[in-house]
Amino acid sequence: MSTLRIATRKSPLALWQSEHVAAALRAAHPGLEVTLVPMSTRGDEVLDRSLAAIGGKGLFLKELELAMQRGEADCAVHSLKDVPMELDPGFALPAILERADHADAFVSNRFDSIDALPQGAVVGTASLRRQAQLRARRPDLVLRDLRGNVNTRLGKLDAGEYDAIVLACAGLQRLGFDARIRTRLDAPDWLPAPAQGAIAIECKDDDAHTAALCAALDHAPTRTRCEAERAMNRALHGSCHVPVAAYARLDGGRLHLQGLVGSASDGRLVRAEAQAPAADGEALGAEIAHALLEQGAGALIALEAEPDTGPFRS
Ligand SMILES: NCc1[nH]cc(CCC(=O)O)c1CC(=O)O
Repeated sequence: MSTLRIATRKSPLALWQSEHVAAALRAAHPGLEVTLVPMSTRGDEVLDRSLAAIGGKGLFLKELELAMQRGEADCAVHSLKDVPMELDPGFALPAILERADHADAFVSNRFDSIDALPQGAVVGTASLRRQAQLRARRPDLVLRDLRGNVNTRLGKLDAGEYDAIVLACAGLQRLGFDARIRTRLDAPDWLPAPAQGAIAIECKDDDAHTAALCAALDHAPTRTRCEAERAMNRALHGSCHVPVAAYARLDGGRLHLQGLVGSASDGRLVRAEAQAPAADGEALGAEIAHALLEQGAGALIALEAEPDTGPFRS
């Protein structure tokens, strides 16, 4: 009987996602033994400096990739939105699981929605994408940094440090915090991070055995949507240091893609949307990126892309 070892981060959300993948793999392949290899990553350990300062989003992946290279794990489970647009050479994503809720959540103990917040209310989020959309809607809000895992962030809200915070619905739902979602912030007005809500499995690109086992969990419509969203982000030069949001949906055989680029500092937003046959998602992503650049997205990206501008996670 063969065993598949999954490298995972140790945060409660990462462990939930890895257990979810392990259960799905066991169900797809009766007799397959699946174990977790929990690991600490630099992105989890260094909480006092911005992620940009310590090396960026890829930090959460690197340690898991090294474990695969050392032969200590066969695959790794990630939130696809945290996976860089260009994978490290030698790695592949054999499965993207069916997407959960893609939307963001407005969470507050006192207010029902962004519009219900009083003048000058303090809102916590470390994501430039969320900050830009908040700023565009409510220039009066005071936006404060908020890092740490989902449980930590809720704890800081409850301690009174913020009037409200914005998180991903998927993370809250997975950890059993659905009841804390006061409003879903959703398309067409509010857009999520590219691939938000989707879980991906990564393995070495020469490991055909692991890839074949994982491929049983791949969800083609989710892959189509997320690849278009990621193609848009990649065409905007792939950086996660800028407030970029994208949302694709399938309608029959058509793929509809909306994208936006904003400024967390002054609330300017540019938006674009278009549709194409589902098979042309990459080209559609590039087309939306081009339309955003024509409206001045380049200047917004440059504005936010100062060295060490602080946190940028979404
Ligand atoms: N940035 C961290 C992160 N990465 C993935 C999720 C949520 C789960 C998902 O998008 O699949 C979260 C938490 C959040 O943004 O609130």
